[in-house]
Parts: sequence; C-alpha cells; structure tokens
Amino acid sequence: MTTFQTIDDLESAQRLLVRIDVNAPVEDGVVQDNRRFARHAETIAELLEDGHAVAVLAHQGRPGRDTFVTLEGHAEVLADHLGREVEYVPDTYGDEALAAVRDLESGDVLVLENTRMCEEELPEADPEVKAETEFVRTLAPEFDAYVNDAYSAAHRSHASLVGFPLVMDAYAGRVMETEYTANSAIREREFDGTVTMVLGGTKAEDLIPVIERVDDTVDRFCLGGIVGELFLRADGHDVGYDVDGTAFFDHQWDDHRETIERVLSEYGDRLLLAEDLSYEDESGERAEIAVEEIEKDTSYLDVGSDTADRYADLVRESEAVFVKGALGVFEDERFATGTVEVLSAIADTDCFSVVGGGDTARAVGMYGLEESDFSHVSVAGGAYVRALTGEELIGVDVLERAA
Ligand SMILES: Nc1ncnc2c1ncn2[C@@H]1O[C@H](COP(=O)(O)OP(=O)(O)O)[C@@H](O)[C@H]1O
Ligand SMILES: O=C(OP(=O)(O)O)[C@H](O)COP(=O)(O)O
Repeated sequence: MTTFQTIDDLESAQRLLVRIDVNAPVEDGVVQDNRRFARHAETIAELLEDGHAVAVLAHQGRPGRDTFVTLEGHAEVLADHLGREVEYVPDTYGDEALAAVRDLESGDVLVLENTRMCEEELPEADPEVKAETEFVRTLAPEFDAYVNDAYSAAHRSHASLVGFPLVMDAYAGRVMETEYTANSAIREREFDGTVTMVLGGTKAEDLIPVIERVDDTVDRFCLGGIVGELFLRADGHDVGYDVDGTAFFDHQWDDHRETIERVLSEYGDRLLLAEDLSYEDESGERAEIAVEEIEKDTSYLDVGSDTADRYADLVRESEAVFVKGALGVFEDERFATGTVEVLSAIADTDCFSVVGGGDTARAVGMYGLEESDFSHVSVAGGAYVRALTGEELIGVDVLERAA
C-alpha cells in the first residue's frame, strides 16, 4: 500500500513538471543509456497518452566530476525510447526555460537543463527551505501538478525533489510507485538460510552507514569496488588512496575512517575483503596481484579472480543475496570479472536476489544476463539500500505530506 497519490489520481490533460532520475555513466563526454531511461520513458509515455504536457527535470553527475554534463544527450536517449521528438532547452528556470514551458502543448515533452547546474538545487536542506527557493517559486506556478518519478534520488533533500510537493499538487510516477513498493516489501521478508550482501561501487559514503544498520539481517558482507579498497586500507594495505588524479578515496576516508575501522574490528570473519586485486599493466592487459603485495601508486580496477571465485561460492550457498554497487569497472570488459562472476552465480541459483544501483543494474543487460534471473533489479542504489534498513526517504516523505 502506498501512502502517496500516484499518476492514477491525476486529472487528464494537465501541465506537468516531472522529476525523473536518468543520472547515468558518461564516457568521453557522451551519456550512456542505462535501465533508468527505459523505465522513466514508460512513465512519460503513459502521461503523454493521457494528454498531459510534460516538462522533465533531472540531474546528471556532481559539480566538479567529469560526469557533470548537460542533459542534451539525455533528451536524445529519451527520444529513442519514446519514439518521438523530445525538446531540450539549455536552461532550467530562466527566461529561455519559461518560454519553452509556455509553448508546451498536450502530448509534448521537454527536457530542462541539469538541475545541479542551478545553485539552489544543492546542497541538502530541509524541504521547507527548498520550497522557498527561486527555482521552486519560479517553476511551480507554470504547472498544474508535480510528478516525482525519481525514486533513485529520493534520499537527497534537493530543491527539485523536495521543494515542489510543499507548494503544489504532487504525485508519484510509475517508477517511484513500483520501486517503493518492491523495496519496502524486502524489509518484511524473513530468510531461514544465509543472507549475503555484496557491496561495491564508488559511493562508499552511502554504504558504510548501511553495513551497521543491516547488521541483524545480513550474515556476511562481500566487499569490492571503492568501498572494498577503503576497508583494505583500514586493514593496513597500501590501497584506497587517490592516485592518478582520482577523487574517490581520500575524502570518503576522512569522513568515514572511524566507522570503517570500528566495523572492521567488530565484524571479523563476517566482513570479507578482496584477497587479490586487478589492474592494467604496461601493455594494457588485465594483471592481478595479491593484496599483501600491492603498491600504493597503482589504480586497482577490479577484484582479482581468486576473490571473484570465493564470492561466487558464497553466493551459491546463500538463501538471499543483496547487491549494491559493482566490484570493478565492469564497463571495461577487462575489469568486469568480479561483477559478472558474482551476478552470474546469483542468476544460476534460485536464491532471493536484489541487484541495485543505476550503474550496477546496467551490468545485467551488458553481459547477457536476464532481469528475470533476479527477484528484483532496482534502478536505485543509495535509495534501495536505505529502504532495506527502513530508513525514510525524504522525497517519499514529502509526497506523503502532500497527499
Ligand atoms: N575500483 C574501481 N575504481 C573505479 N570505479 C569503480 C571501481 N569499482 C567499481 N567502480 C565503478 O562503480 C560504478 C558503480 O558504482 P556506483 O555509481 O556507486 O553504483 P550504482 O550507480 O550502481 O549505485 C561502476 O560504474 C564502476 O565502474
Ligand atoms: O545515481 C544515483 O544514486 P545511486 O548511484 O546510489 O543509484 C542518484 O541519481 C543520486 O545521485 P547522487 O549520489 O550523485 O546524489
């Protein structure tokens, strides 16, 4: 049961401001399609069929990262999924944006510029504060209603996610509704056998607090990716440092060192770290090294084969497996071993399984696995792991308040 209004409750032919989350990988400046586009395209198609006019709000990347780009490419990917023209305007709520919004007619869809290019979108603040921003105050009167479909960003208290429901009618889109229902239900399940959580990816800051909060439901954690390297650093290995200009490790280490060290010492054998890692050698080939021998100046891009085999064996013995984040840079086939071996092991068993993360979910399709091999493939990462712990999502909370 949802406690917010959904798009089923909308009157037809409205002017809608629709927040989606198509935050996606960017390679050489070009946005890559991921599962999020197809899922949100279904919501938008349904809205257009009902005669609504749709202006889309979304973010991409974080300021300062090379994935922080405009939404021009996103509009093209959405247009491919929808099979119709999608206008893009390089402005979010200035004169150009307002002119384009006023021209919208029933059945039209327009993508506004990356919300994170507006100063008032970030940083996080209370919904009441965000509702007072010029961003929200300028756009809200242009629309009949606001639809939030961005479940995967619902853990962020940013203007485009939490400001609008406080000042106008607000509804959940299909992705918001289905992801919320599926992820909330997971928490109610009980498992007789071993429950394994596989944690990787780049956003250690989202995962480290979760490890402690799911402590009583998860029997063991298999770590890889950036989060795994930070734990290896705490374990005394020369890894988990920013090298070659990366900005993944040091700030997350500074912010979470205490928790990482505490979890490492308290969890013992339940917390599994990589025993070998993989990197690119001088000839551009995948090479592997045992963690005892690793050197500080190398970028490690995947767990090694022994670690991948060990994690896959543990998955095969489990009754439930939760995955968030990739064990390596799976987008590059040379460093996909850890992620793909573990996902394949899950797909081959009939355990209850959830794979989460906008980027990680993409690995399922990229390497010939079927979504039907998993109990649930979530397009959300940080929001899904928070749902597992029963933590409230602020973006959902404001929709409930609006109802
Ligand atoms: N060792 C690593 N170095 C750099 N990137 C990594 C490493 N391991 C995993 N990744 C990256 O993590 C990304 C997925 O992590 P993240 O964005 O946190 O998760 P998601 O979007 O799936 O929630 C993948 O795109 C992968 O390339
Ligand atoms: O991709 C997202 O989260 P995820 O990687 O946890 O799935 C969301 O778009 C949130 O992005 P953010 O983590 O930069 O705030």
